Amino acid sequence: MTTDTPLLSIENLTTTFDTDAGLLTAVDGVSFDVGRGETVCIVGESGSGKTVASESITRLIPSPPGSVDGTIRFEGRDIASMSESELREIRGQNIAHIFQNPQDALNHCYTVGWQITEAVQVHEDVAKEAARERAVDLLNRVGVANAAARLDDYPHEFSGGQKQRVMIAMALVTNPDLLIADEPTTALDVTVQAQILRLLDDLQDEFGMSVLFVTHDLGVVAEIADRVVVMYAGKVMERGDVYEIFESPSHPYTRALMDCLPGGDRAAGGIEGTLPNPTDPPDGCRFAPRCEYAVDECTRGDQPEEAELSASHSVSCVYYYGGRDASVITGEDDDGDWSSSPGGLADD
Ligand SMILES: Nc1ncnc2c1ncn2[C@@H]1O[C@H](COP(=O)(O)OP(=O)(O)OP(=O)(O)O)[C@@H](O)[C@H]1O
Ligand code: NI
Repeated sequence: MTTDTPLLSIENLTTTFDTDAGLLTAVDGVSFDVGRGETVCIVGESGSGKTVASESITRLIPSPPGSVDGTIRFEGRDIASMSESELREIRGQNIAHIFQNPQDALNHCYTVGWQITEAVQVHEDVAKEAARERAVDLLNRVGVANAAARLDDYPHEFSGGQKQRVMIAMALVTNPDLLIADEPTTALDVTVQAQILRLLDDLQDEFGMSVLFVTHDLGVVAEIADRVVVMYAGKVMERGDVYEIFESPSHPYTRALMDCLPGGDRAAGGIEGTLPNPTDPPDGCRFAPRCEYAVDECTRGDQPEEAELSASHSVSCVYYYGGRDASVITGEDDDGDWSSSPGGLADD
């Protein structure tokens, strides 16, 4: 970590929705930074609040029913105090989003070339011909073959992977500082997924972008992350440098997610149990009701303060306080090899 201002700094982000069932807290006091040129992954099961957290940054959350609280600084400027037009500028130029389903973001009535050209012309004061040339360049850059010829094709004429490449090209139009990618490869088959991840990695080097990547898949995290934020039921369970997270996963939830990777103890079944009701979360650690190591203390008070395991690794778990023996969680041998530790509930 440097002392420079991070590109994006999020403190105590809390996003709620007014629902028929009561106030739903989707993201509850989450803090993290994204440095320049860095890839930060938010990982957690479905419903953890990953999408809501990432969409709260540029206020894509519909309000009402949504309400975003906390401090979000982009290049040191507080987004909450920005006017709608300043925010539009940030969204239009500095921060780009790509999503899981590119077909939702592409207009099926217009050719891909028209859509990219339009985006270029919104951003830059250039003539149609120059905008089309730039569209061809961008499509080439993201690996769409025969880019010039494909400009006149409609979205349905592209495969899923190609559509995601087109979306990435559109995101690159403004040369953004930060790309927020929400499960952009989840709908794709594994081979295409790997190609898209590699493409993002190359583009990041080339354009010097930061990436905030949302995924439920720790396998993807291992591929691309510099740093990891593990979320569960709106809270951060653990965060750290990617090597520390994989070498010494310290929260039982992180370890359970790792057991879900191919070859892990939970590879077939996933984690036992379900997320708590977000309108009525349990006291104590949100994961306690599903945690095989939970003790009484885990079910009282608030989510534990994050304990610092190193300057770049922290965990929200009572086992790291008050002289408790965390090796119960991390394995007696303490060799940092999660796969050899006592993993699943093992009673089945
Ligand atoms: N517009 C909304 N109104 C009410 N509740 C919402 C809204 N959007 C999200 N939520 C709730 O917020 C919680 C977090 O949802 P979110 O989509 O962020 O999860 P996620 O971690 O991205 O999951 P997934 O992996 O399935 O995409 C969920 O309980 C969800 O039902
Ligand atoms: Ni999501």
